[in-house]
Amino acid sequence: MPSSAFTFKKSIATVSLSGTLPEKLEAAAAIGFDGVEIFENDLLTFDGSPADVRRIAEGLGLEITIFQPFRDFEAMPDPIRARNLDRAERKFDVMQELGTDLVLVCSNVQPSAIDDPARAAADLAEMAERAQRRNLRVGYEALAWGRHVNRWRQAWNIVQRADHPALGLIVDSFHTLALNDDPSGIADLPGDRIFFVQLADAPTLSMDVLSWSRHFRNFPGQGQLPVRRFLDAVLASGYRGPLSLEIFNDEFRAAPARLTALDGLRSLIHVEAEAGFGPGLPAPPVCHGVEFLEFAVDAAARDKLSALLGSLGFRHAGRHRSKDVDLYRQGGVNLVLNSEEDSAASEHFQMHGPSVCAMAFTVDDAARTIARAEALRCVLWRERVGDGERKIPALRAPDGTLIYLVDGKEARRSIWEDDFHLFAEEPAGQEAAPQPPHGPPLLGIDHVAQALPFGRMDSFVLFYRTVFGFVPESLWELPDPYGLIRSRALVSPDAEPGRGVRLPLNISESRRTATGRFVSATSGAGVHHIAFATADADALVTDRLAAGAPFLPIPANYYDDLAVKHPLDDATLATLKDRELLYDRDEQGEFLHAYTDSFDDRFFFEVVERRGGYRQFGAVNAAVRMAVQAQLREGARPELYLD
Ligand SMILES: O=C(O)c1ccc(O)c(O)c1
Ligand SMILES: [Mg+2]
Repeated sequence: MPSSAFTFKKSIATVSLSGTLPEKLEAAAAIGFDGVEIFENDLLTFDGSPADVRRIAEGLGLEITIFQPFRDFEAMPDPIRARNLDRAERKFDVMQELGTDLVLVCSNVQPSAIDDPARAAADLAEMAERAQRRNLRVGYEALAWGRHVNRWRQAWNIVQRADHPALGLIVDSFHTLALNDDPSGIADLPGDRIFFVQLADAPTLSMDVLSWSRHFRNFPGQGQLPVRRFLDAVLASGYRGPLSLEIFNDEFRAAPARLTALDGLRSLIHVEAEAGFGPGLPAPPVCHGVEFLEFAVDAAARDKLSALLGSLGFRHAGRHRSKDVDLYRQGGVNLVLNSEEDSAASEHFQMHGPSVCAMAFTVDDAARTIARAEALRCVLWRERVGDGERKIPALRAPDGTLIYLVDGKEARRSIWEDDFHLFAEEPAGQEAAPQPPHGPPLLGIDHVAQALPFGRMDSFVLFYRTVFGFVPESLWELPDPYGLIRSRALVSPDAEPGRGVRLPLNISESRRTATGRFVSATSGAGVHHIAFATADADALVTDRLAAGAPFLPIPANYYDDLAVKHPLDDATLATLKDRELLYDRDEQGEFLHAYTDSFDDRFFFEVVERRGGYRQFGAVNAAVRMAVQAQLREGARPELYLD
């Protein structure tokens, strides 16, 4: 954890947050930002003077780091040039009332702008001269869609040519990285000539850069731009001014300001630590796997769920020493059914019905992980425990789901032995019912898929990426019969079949899709399906179908298509079709899987077999699954439409 004592001032542009200007300031301060960029529109629509804004900010302990933007200033033909200088003087008045000394001038986008760096430099030098008389400064930023200036080096050349101490460069990661421009040369600039640094990430999208910037920016770590490379270059220059988040994003405009602000600060703390500055962060955990999942149930749901688990080969393996909590086990998979009254689980049950209320990851060092989570402003959780019972440290995911951290250094098994009466493998005594065969043992939990409310994907990506060091995979679009689902998986870096943590996250704008219905019907986010890893899907599904496991029937059309899509021999194809197994393959390997119908229309299970180095999730088959589940749910079997 290399870190320098220097901690950057952390700032956020008001355009990044929802609400009125005072609400934005209040949220930024409450979460712990040092400063804000006042975006001009937020001031124009505020029913109070700039001096009022200054007083509100001061009262909240917030510095106004910059006033922005000042547009279309430089290199205009003559009558406009004079008017622009007058305009600058009026905005200097505003800045002095606001109590900020820096204004952001973004490169001119007007068709009438003159393509002449010398004119641009002369105009900016004149503006800087006027600013200096009032102890103000001017920063010049290249917009990626500027008419003549759209790269940082062009802006820097103009700043150099103007050669005025009150004029400096502003760099914004988005504009540089969106054009795929090389930021490395920023390292060679004198750091004190960079007046301000704005950070933004974005998902990779193919669209015009203006629309991309105005609607799809997000916080560093939420997108796919190499913000780290940009920041390393900036910091190598010696720049030590504020790091400021400037995010134009339709979802952020609608989200609660404090949630957005918290994500922003988490992102900046992470970015700063990665760059080797600030107090530093404890290393992310090595996640060995999902040790258990806990379901919130009442007595009726417990009985129904335990029957379903029985059909999947799970046995009742233990009972908690002091609570209404039961352990179900199959091979390496532990599922806990919690029907204890007056507990966090029962609260969860009241809100969401039968559902997963906690996940437990096995990590190399739980205490270090908790310290990292705390430094990243996560909410920690401490459950009351009985005498002699193990206290498992936990934190809350952004939706409130508990994530327990089981320390792999301590004997993992002992969390079960300390807290549970464990039953022998086969119940003793004549009255014991003969156990059904379990089929091949499950290797572990392969992945846990979650449905998230629309607009919350970025928040969860940031959480898992920064706290756990999970790697976000590319975005998938899955067609549900009733709308589109977007899916992005976060995977622990060393995940292998039967090991590691994989968390596909799904969102849907439609309320009628599997994801949309889950979120609206169960009041919020949650675990939507759980996939168990097996080394032999064929044997497992064959065995479990005999025990009545409710695997989904797959349309014959699917297998006709499979036969032409992949080079499968007839015997393999016949096996897949007979067991109704879904199939995918890529250059790395193969994937065989089967889904159950959903439990209470809430969540469902999957069994997956990974062969070779296949790392995906069979997303190509999700549409089939969703269509079959929808048909079962609606009772809309084709027979109804055929006479
Ligand atoms: O989209 C814009 O106009 C705009 C304005 C100011 C900025 O700093 C910026 O990065 C973009
Ligand atoms: Mg900017």
